[in-house]
Amino acid sequence: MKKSSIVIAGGGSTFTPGIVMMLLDHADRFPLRQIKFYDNDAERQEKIAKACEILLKERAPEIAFSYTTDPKEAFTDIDFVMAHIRVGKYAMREKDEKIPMKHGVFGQETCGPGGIAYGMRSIGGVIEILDYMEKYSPNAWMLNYSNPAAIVAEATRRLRPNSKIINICDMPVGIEDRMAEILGLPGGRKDMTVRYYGLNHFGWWCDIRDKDGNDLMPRIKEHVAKYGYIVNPEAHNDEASWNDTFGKAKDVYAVDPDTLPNTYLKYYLFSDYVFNHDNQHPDHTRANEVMEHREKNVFAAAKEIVEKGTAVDCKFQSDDHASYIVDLAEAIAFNKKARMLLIVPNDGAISNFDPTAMVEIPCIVGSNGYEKVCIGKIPQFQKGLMEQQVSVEKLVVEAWITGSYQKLWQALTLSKTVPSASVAKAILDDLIEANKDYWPELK
Ligand SMILES: NC(=O)c1ccc[n+]([C@@H]2O[C@H](COP(=O)([O-])OP(=O)(O)OC[C@H]3O[C@@H](n4cnc5c(N)ncnc54)[C@H](O)[C@@H]3O)[C@@H](O)[C@H]2O)c1
Ligand SMILES: O=P(O)(O)OC[C@H]1O[C@H](O[C@H]2[C@H](O)[C@@H](O)[C@@H](O)O[C@@H]2CO)[C@H](O)[C@@H](O)[C@@H]1O
Ligand SMILES: [Mn+2]
Repeated sequence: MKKSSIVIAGGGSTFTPGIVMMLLDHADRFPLRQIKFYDNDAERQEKIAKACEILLKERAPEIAFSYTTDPKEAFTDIDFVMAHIRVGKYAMREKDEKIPMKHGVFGQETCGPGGIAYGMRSIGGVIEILDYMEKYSPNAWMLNYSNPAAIVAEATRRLRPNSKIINICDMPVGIEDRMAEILGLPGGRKDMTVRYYGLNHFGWWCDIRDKDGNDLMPRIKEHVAKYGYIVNPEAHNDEASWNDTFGKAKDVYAVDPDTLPNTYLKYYLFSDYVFNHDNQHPDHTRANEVMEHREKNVFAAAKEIVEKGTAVDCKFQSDDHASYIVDLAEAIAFNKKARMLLIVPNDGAISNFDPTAMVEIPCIVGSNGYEKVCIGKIPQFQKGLMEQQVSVEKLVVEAWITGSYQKLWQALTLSKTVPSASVAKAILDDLIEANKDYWPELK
């Protein structure tokens, strides 16, 4: 069986150890000959890499492992780039989430003004990595899940339209895992065939069937109408903010009971609720929660492995949730014709929506890339929401490409999450100051 060579771009990511362990768990279907890490922060990456080096020596000594900040070293002899960078890291995510709140607008990682600020930082970083891949391993594929995926996807469509890059997201995967658990499907979400449409972090399921073609939507809707995507209402086994999000899907669903919503729609349909409720304390947002938990725990686990000199009984946890990344890489490597949600150019798949939009829809994936499942016409409600949101995303990319203050002000003004052009301008001026080391200069 062919063995692949991958580089994880963003080797210092809190997700890297979980993904490495998940890759080892799936080595039977996606065998590896080489894993490399690449990051532009040597110190951060080395903390994770030293621990993963020990883990790989113990559990998969046949896999060549290295880590570097040198692009030529990182991107040479590669079949896949798995990219999960966070330009500005959590310090900037915290600003993305806190600055809008000073102006009465919620702060969020990928939605609203926070997502726009994040997008203006991410575009350059992702394009740079894509160019490294094409320079040193021109036949490789880039599987990108660096956020905000919607803006990054639009930027790669505009700037690198012919590149071998596929943009992906794990939110639908996480929600489908919950749907399958609600239904008690023995094979989990892979027992479901879904029809889904939207933008990244802005979509709806419109049809879900089991392998025999039975409609599963009624049973899922019955649960969601009462509990949202909380599987077991008695057990609160999620972090507080995630529990809120999965529970709020109940109210998001009520707005259109013909479909089932992506949880991120709460930020657009209930932005007042979010501002007044969702861990939206001006001094403590989701970024702080993650720094206090995931980031702290992952780096503590890495430190412990290095100090002990072994990964036996370590606290790294395999992120099987991320196995959708292996599904994608395996489908390309072995021409599996697997069906999965990808963020791709619409080109008529949604027949009554902008053909140049980057839409999140089911695709069939094989060694030649992806083929889109035809969705056809979408309802007026979703069409209207998506036209506004995709225009925001397009204006952000236009602002980045042209260095236009005006276009970015328009993007913020157009966002459903911002009440007026004056609030948009106040937020923009604060974000420009906070991002002066990351954004292109705006005129
Ligand atoms: N698509 C999805 O559904 C999904 C799911 C989870 C996480 N993510 C994304 O994965 C990314 C990583 O998340 P995290 O919380 O682990 O972040 P993190 O800050 O822990 O790690 C990100 C790493 O990227 C590195 N980096 C930043 N800019 C870089 C550049 N220009 N070149 C190379 N490396 C660079 C940082 O130094 C850091 O080590 C984020 O973008 C996050 O939003 C996406
Ligand atoms: O606030 P964070 O950093 O914990 O999560 C933000 C990311 O949320 C989604 O990914 C989730 C996934 O959907 C959920 O089920 C769980 O497995 O954790 C993942 C990462 O936390 C979303 O898809 C990403 O784009 C966000 O970055
Ligand atoms: Mn996502």
